[in-house]
Amino acid sequence: MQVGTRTLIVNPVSGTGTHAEWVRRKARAKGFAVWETEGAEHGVELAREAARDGVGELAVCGGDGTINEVLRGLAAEEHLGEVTLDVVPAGTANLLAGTLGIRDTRHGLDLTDDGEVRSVDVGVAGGEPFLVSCIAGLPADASTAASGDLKERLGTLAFVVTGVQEALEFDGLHLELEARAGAETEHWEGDAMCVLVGNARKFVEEGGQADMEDGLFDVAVVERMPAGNLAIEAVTHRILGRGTEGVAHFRADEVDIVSDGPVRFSRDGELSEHESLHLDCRRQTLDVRVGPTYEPSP
Ligand SMILES: Nc1ncnc2c1ncn2[C@@H]1O[C@H](COP(=O)(O)OP(=O)(O)OP(=O)(O)O)[C@@H](O)[C@H]1O
Repeated sequence: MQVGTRTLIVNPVSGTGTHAEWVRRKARAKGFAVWETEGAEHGVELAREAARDGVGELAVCGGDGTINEVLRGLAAEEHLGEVTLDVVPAGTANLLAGTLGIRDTRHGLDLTDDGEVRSVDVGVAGGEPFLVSCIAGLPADASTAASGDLKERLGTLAFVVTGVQEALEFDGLHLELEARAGAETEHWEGDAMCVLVGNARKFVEEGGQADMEDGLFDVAVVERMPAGNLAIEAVTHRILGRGTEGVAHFRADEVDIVSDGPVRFSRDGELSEHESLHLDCRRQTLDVRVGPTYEPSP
């Protein structure tokens, strides 16, 4: 590998913010050019620059937010299919790294030399890419409010904790949803407490890791329910069973969501508002290095 084609983008303040110096040193020793983010959205700019330079291997050291910035930068330069992405986790929750079987910062750096390369699906929502999930409703709002400590213990679904009380106060979203898988189309319309579109995560059955190579999203819509309904309890404890009343579940390669007012979505933690949103799952679009415990079909 030529020096110069390997670049590492490091967020020095993600997670506990104690990794930067060590990572810089180790990565340089492995032949990486090391670039540091200086603030919000800088990861997008750095990734665009790396793409314009024709980067072949791009490592990202930070949390899911930093990875999402880099993903957006690569997508903006149409470079997603031209690069191998190395995830070097140094965030709070590190959801993507968990799915890819990458344990920690050191493990991520070690894998840059010999980790298996897999092609994974990239979700696109309103033209912007995501790898983990795109969610709206109660969890999207609450997960941004959850403390770092909660995120660490519970992952994205930190909304879990803010839980029942917030669910009771939440007015719900009036939604029309269309989920397509090949020639099949399913419709859902009603008042939802939340809509969860997972690429690397699934929200029903046991929850947890989803198949990231099947070209399909795992979609769950939780109906707005009267106060005290047990299903609120269920969703707040992320134990959505397949048969849970009030939960619609789809697998889809395309999803359209229309609402009668602006709805706030969280794409891998990145917030944006839409009255209508088109999502599609681009099958096996991005090459990433994975750890030995990665399971393609969990
Ligand atoms: N030099 C910097 N100074 C301040 N903020 C920065 C700097 N570089 C990047 N950021 C911001 O740091 C924030 C946190 O990044 P990130 O999401 O990667 O980590 P995290 O929140 O600790 O982890 P996770 O998303 O896995 O829970 C991002 O919003 C990013 O824009």
